[in-house]
Amino acid sequence: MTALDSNAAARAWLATLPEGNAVALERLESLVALLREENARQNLVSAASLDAVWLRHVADSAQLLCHVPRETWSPWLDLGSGAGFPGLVVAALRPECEVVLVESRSKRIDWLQRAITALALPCARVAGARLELVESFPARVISARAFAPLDRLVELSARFSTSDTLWLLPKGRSARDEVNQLNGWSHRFHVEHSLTDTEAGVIVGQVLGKLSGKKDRKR
Ligand SMILES: C[S@@+](CC[C@H](N)C(=O)[O-])C[C@H]1O[C@@H](n2cnc3c(N)ncnc32)[C@H](O)[C@@H]1O
Repeated sequence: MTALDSNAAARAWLATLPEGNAVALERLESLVALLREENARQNLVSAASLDAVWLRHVADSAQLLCHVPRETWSPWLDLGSGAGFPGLVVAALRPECEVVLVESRSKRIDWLQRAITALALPCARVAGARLELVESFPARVISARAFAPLDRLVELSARFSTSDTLWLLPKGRSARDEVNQLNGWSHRFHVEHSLTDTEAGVIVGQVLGKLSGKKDRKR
């Protein structure tokens, strides 16, 4: 599929998703309205990206669902959720999915909690702490957008991952380089094209374990 290029195209595409029923789309409308209000109080997303919110944030988040088999998405761990991308969009489209949003800044924790309540997302929760302090659990999916470089991300989050955990990492233009430069880990990462930016990639795959010894590190 070619990249989406406008809010209108993004909205039309969202309605084609298996999850894109009227109720879910209504939840996304509410999320966008709440975000616009909250962005006047705190700088959650840039003003320019808010103009293209359906493309740059909602569809950019929702595209991750295309890589996840339906039966294997819960619990979903979203790292550095910030404004709620992609975690709140996943929870809005799949409200039965247990989504854990990790965020350390208090105003953002407060925003995420209020959004979960307002959207009535029964299975979403905020882990309001630095990721380093969040208790480990085996996640089925780990997502992170604009959180950390891949090597740091894997180092910080591997304790939540099993060989079945699917990592979904929207990474912009650096996706391929970040995968090629990831040393010290056995992994099955590959890069998918982003639906919202022809130049961007989404890193998809599994972390199989940490390699030990210098020899193993030269992959
Ligand atoms: C650049 S923002 C990205 C937010 C969101 N994922 C997005 O794409 O719009 C990164 C977020 O990660 C949070 N963060 C940074 N380091 C963290 C840590 N160690 N633990 C939890 N959250 C962290 C920041 O407070 C910030 O909200």
